[in-house]
Amino acid sequence: MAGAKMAQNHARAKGNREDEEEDDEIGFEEMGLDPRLLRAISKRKLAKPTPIQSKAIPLILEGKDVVARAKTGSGKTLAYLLPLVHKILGESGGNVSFSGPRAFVLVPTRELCQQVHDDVRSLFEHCGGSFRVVQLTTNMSVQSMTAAMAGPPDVVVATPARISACIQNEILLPSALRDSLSTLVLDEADLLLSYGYEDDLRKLAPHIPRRCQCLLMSATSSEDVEKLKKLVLHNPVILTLMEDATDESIVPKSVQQFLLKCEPRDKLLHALALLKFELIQKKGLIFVNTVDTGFRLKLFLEQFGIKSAVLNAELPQNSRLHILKEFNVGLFDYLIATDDGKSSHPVSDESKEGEEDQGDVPAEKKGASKKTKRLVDAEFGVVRGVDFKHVRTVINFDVPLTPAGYVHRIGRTGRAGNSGLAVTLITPKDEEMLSLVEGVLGGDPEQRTITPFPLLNKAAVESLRYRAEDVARGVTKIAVREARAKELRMEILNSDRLKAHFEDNPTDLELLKHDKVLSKKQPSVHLRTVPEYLRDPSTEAASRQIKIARQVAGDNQRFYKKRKQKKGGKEDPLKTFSAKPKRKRDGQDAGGFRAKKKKVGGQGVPKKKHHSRQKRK
Ligand SMILES: Nc1ncnc2c1ncn2[C@@H]1O[C@H](COP(=O)(O)OP(=O)(O)OP(=O)(O)O)[C@@H](O)[C@H]1O
Repeated sequence: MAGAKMAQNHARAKGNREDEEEDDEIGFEEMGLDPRLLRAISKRKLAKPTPIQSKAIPLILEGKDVVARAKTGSGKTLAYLLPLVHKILGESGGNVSFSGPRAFVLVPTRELCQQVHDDVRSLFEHCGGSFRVVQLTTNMSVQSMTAAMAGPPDVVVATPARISACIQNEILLPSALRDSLSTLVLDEADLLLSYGYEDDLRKLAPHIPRRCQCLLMSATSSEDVEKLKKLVLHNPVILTLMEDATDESIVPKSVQQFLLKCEPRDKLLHALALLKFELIQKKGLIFVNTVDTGFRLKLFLEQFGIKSAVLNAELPQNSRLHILKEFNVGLFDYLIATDDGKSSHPVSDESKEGEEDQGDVPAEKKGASKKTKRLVDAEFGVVRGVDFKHVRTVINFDVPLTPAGYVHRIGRTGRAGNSGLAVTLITPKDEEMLSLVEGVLGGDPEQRTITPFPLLNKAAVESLRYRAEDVARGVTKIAVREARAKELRMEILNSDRLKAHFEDNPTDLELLKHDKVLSKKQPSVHLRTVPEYLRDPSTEAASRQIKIARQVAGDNQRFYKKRKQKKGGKEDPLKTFSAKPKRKRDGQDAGGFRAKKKKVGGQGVPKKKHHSRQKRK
């Protein structure tokens, strides 16, 4: 059971506690969690709780309503899932039967729905017993929803629209909710209203029993969060978790943020330079604001032998999930993504009714959604909450449309304390948004949070200009339109195949490759490599550092992890080296990189080592 530390933690459970000072750390074992869950935690090799988990889990176990705000990638999902599963395990002894689900987890997007569903299911699997977790998404007909809710399941992960559809279609009876529902989680709460779920949540609110524990998780605070708090929570404990007492930034400190200024016509050129000279670490997630830009970038890059996949709201759901899985296991290095169904394509509400299985949707609605169906899925969203694995770099090819969008985009890297890097391409018209973003990031007002990217200089960019402009001219609007239509046709054909295949082979990801070449014109061999005479020495040197850092991070991951733990610091060549045009000194690298500090970073190598390796080359 809980020890003294847990008692301390419980004692602190009273009242609001915004920006609290650093507490004693509390381990998973001291929280009073079910032993089966402790086994599941140890199987996942989670050594200790993250700060939000340390704070939130004991409070949730006490039965409190909790509003938790913590940075992206800080482990909020397990902060609510562990106590949720604990509670269900505890309620399940003897002959107790339930007429309705015991917990709802409401999320804004399908992608997140799938992720949370998989997470909670795997926790139950580790615990043994026969617990049922279902997900309800927009592509389900009334029949499929009825089948899913029969039983009833123990946990339902869904978008609010689906729950309200279940109530409306009497698949979920208010009496069953009153009797059974004991936990309601609103995950990514700052987004639920902006995704248009306010009505659905208002319809659900009167059916939530008074004794039901309500939890609200979010990465940013907003008026919407306040609204939701009032709608469903009772006298909640408010947790706002920053990394330390002086931390006012809303982005994890482990994410270094850079900008690259360029003219709009040079964005492709700059993206090419970053990737071709390997100045950033893989895997990379590249955000664009429209699907067309995504395909344009893909077609452009593939001419230089740089493969990528495009993830967007118009692809069928199975394809999207497959792309995410492939990217997560590392089958390709670059994923180009649009933000979400809403921001990249304004769509009507009808499109929420789904795109695939519309068995029970009335005919007129089918017609209405058919119009938008080919366009987008409004519940698509990979920026918010989706846990991309091992993304080292986020590139904002287009500046996001809102400051919150920026926070969520770059939050796809630097997760769970890992280091990450974000580079945003800034054109003159983006300066205003950049200031807005800087304004919400917090941190020291005297210092810019987003600084110029130090590793790419003008000479290196210019060395690629001729080739880049030549190729860009070939990526016409027609070529983009054709590639987009071709991809969509293929993915629609593949969608059913994928569904059937995954049911039989859940772990097989090699079936379809999503980073295949889409251009009609096959990439020229001579564009794959940058010839010696075009290479800029300082960029070459920077590129070598990044490669060495990658090798070191890959080869000696365990060593560096331990070392990082010991030092409590992050290691990164970008901290170590300045890419300012060099003054060549004897024995110094041609790139002239100077060490800023003696200590170097997580992905990097000590300066001395780095020089000796370079000399050997
Ligand atoms: N105690 C822990 N130790 C190490 N890793 C953890 C721990 N808890 C969670 N993680 C990992 O951290 C990553 C991020 O967790 P999670 O997705 O819950 O973050 P989040 O706070 O919900 O982020 P976002 O706001 O972007 O949704 C996941 O890969 C998760 O497995």
